Amino acid sequence: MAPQLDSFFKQVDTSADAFIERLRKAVAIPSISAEDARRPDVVRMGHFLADELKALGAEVELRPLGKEPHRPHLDLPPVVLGRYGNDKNKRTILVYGHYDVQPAEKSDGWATDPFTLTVDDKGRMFGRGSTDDKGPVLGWLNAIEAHQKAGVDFPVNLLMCFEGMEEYGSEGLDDLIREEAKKFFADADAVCISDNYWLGTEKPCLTYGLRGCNYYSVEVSGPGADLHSGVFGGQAHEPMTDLVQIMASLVDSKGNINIPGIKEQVAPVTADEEKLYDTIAFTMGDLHESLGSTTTIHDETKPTLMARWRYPSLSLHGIEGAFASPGAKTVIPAKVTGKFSIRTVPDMDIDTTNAAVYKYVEEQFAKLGSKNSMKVWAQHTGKWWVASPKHWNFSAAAKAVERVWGVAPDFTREGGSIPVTLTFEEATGKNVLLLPMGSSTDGAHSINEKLDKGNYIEGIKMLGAYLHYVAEEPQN
Ligand SMILES: C[C@H](N)C(=O)N[C@@H](Cc1c[nH]cn1)C(=O)O
Ligand SMILES: [Zn+2]
Ligand SMILES: [Zn+2]
Repeated sequence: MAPQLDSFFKQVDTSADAFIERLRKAVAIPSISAEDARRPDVVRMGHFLADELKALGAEVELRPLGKEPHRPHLDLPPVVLGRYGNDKNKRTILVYGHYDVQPAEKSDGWATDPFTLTVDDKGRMFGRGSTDDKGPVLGWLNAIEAHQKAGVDFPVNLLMCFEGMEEYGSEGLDDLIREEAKKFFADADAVCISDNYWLGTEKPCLTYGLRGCNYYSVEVSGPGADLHSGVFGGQAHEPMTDLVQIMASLVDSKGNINIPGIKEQVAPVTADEEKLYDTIAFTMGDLHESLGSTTTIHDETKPTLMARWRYPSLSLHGIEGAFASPGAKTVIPAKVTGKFSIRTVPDMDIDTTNAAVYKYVEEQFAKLGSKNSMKVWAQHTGKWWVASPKHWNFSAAAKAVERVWGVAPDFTREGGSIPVTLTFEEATGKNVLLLPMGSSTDGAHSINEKLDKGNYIEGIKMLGAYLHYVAEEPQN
């Protein structure tokens, strides 16, 4: 094992520039799943990945998913299904990642063009999707290539499932996973997802839990068109006025959710569970660094981590149709749609949560006595996931982390959501591991998203080493 891994590691270092170039090409494709006009770019990104995989000798299929629900004028981007190796004497690992990205405009406040990978003198590689999730997805391809170039036998069979709609709720993928569980994914012995981040900047972690996400829209409309506020102000019920009152009623400034029936669903914290939080390497300084400020609700790490992993949160995201440009336009918007989401935790139920939200929003609107119309609906929902880290899949990953980073990883949960994690677990019946590459300061979903060169290159080594340890681990 040791000499083989050493040759592989050496090759990763030798190929580092080529691997960064591969990431540069991927970042240059603005594969934003949430924007209709970018859909061809999302598809182009799927083809880019498929071509790269084929060039490495993988069997690849671009699986169409049909039309997008609620936006039937759009085809869903294809899922890239790949297989590398088909040796019955080897274990098979199914890896999942996503090739779509969050929206990004230079005018949002980026220091550099979001779709031009820009490496600074500290080795920070800025670009949309660098850490979420193009860097980690390419990590698997790079690991294959480094094995080939180093002449090291690939230790497992690799099944790959890369989707283009994760940032928009993984539309269409659940059905495909269930359909393929006993077909394309049938050989999988375990699943690995690299699509989250370390808690800080120094210590790697292995993740065994995620929050779910229910994403809502509230639309308030009244006037037939946008109006002049001087001519119509004080005479018409204004949709924005109604909407901001509804939105403000959802959550307070301390993060408390005001909707009855939400916190009542949360499983009580056990004494054993409480102790887990005491040993995690995490400081308020880590949080301040990744937050870019000290504006935290809690002053201590334990309630902070619990707020991230263990309790639901409600975030207000934006208002479609509102005046949002610089300047001072005296407009009364005719129709505005507020967007908010609730991150859900055990034992919250999607339907119960939706019913509680709809009831509360309708009551708040009724209280306003407005003649406007209001609609509230869930755009997408996804359940929370908590798994057991006591499995050879996690042991192999822990060894890989120790080998590459020289430190044992923390076992953590995560506040974000990867909707299909639970689907993979349920449909395949196999253990799912989250093995992050990036760190807490990467700014996923934010401006100036980056992946540190060190995390990328050592991360490729970690993914490859994980596959070697997988091959050696005894059955549980
Ligand atoms: C953790 C992962 N990299 C991620 O960013 N997931 C998104 C997925 C999402 C989008 N809508 C609902 N879930 C997230 O957590 O926001
Ligand atoms: Zn992601
Ligand atoms: Zn994301």
